[in-house]
Amino acid sequence: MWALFMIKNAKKQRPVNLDLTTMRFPVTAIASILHRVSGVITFVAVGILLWLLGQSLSSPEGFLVASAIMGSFFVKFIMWGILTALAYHVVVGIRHIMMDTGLLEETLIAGKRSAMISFVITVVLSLLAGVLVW
Ligand code: HEM
Repeated sequence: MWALFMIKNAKKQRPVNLDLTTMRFPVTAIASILHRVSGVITFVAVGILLWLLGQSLSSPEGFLVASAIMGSFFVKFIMWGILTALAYHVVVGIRHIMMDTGLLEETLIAGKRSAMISFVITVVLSLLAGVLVW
């Protein structure tokens, strides 16, 4: 009987399995996660961009090959994604540096506002990147 009571009680005290799909992330958390994602994309992109630059500078034929590669819609789309990730990383990076140096307040309201402003600036830069690529 006592053992049965203990089992029932133990079950009650067990932590609830959190359903992540019902949780909403605050805008500051989304900004932070995307900063890490954009940093990793930028890291991978450095290799691709340096290879393309090397190809274009290798010879006149190499330049034509690089131009042909850049002619495809798929490659242009990837380039646009890379430039958008870089723009986001730099904008939110500057936001980080401003918070670290005390230029921006480290309060929840200032964090939310600067995250929203960073998103807007990134959208504008992303549109400009699209114009540059196409
Ligand atoms: C080749 C260029 C770059 C690459 C590959 C890169 C990559 C990364 C990566 C992987 C992280 C770690 C993110 C994390 O663990 O959450 C990071 C953090 C950071 N990056 Fe960059 N980054 C680059 C350029 C820049 C530039 C130009 C800025 C200037 C605004 C910048 C500002 C920052 C800051 C402030 C952090 C720290 C953020 C924090 O404290 O959570 N990065 N970067």
